[in-house]
Amino acid sequence: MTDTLTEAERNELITPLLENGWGFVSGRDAIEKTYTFSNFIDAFGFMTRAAIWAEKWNHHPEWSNIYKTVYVTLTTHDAGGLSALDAKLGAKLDKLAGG
Ligand SMILES: C[C@H](O)[C@H](O)[C@H]1CNC2=NC(N)=NC(=O)C2=N1
Repeated sequence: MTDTLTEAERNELITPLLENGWGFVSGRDAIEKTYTFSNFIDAFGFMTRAAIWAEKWNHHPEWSNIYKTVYVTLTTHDAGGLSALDAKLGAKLDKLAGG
């Protein structure tokens, strides 16, 4: 069973993401970020690369895509909130997006 992050772990693992454009989702223990790319192909290519990592780690984003924009929300459904997997995937998404 995946555990939700402690306060100390949030400071260590989530704060860097908050400093890189992520924000908390109101009413949920989750983080969100909007990525805007040059065009649809770049946006979808990002989603494709991210999907490979999500499947490898068995941890999947809640996301949607409109043209060149990708809206991402991360939370761990099995844990009912933010876990280390969300921090890990969030950092990976930033790297894949060139952030
Ligand atoms: C059985 C369970 O759905 C799987 O272990 C994985 C799939 N991907 C997942 N992704 C996310 N974000 N949270 C989960 O709890 C989760 N569980």
